[in-house]
Amino acid sequence: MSDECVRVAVRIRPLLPKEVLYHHKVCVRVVPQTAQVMLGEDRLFSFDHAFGPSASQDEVYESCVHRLVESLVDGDNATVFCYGQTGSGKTYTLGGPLLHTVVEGIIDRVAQDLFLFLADKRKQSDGVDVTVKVTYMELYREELRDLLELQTIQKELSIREDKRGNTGNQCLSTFTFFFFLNVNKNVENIHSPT
Ligand SMILES: Nc1ncnc2c1ncn2[C@@H]1O[C@H](COP(=O)(O)OP(=O)(O)OP(=O)(O)O)[C@@H](O)[C@H]1O
Repeated sequence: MSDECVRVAVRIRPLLPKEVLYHHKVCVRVVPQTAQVMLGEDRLFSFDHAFGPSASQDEVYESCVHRLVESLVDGDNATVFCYGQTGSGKTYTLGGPLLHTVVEGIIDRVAQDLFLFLADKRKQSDGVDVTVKVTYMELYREELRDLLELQTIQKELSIREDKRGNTGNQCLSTFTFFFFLNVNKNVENIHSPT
């Protein structure tokens, strides 16, 4: 894992069919073999990664996120943050079959890899208990929504910092996955939404 705390990637999405229909023009391109993008004719911007319109979900995930999941299992914290104007491709990049695209995005791949890495850890060390908790929250126009609690989606939530400096919200619904490794038996998996 590199020592840099923050890495920035840019992804240029292809024109949408309706944009092609209305003769929209592409004004930004990745400079080949670099992590730079050229805006117009002469404005060059550098990033840690630059992906053009033909980049696959897999390429984006493997270059930017895979190693973070690996280090997460080793005890590091990691955040993946998508930023961009409306329609730029944040949901597509993050999402999976339920969110827009048939090709899995970052969230699905993180979930898959996380459990694969945890299974490896369990094989390596006896007597490990692991709990994975998942919350899903949207922050939109200063309003927070619990996306796992559809009945009360508008419920007022707030983000707080606890005494130890951990930031979160205690009221969010949580999916919890428990794993038990018994030294003498095979691994048992219990999946229990709470
Ligand atoms: N890399 C891509 N390849 C093909 N289509 C893409 C790509 N990125 C985005 N799209 C398409 O572009 C459209 C807009 O993308 P998306 O909804 O992900 O944008 P967004 O940034 O999440 O927008 P908003 O902020 O409004 O929710 C969608 O139809 C999506 O399928």
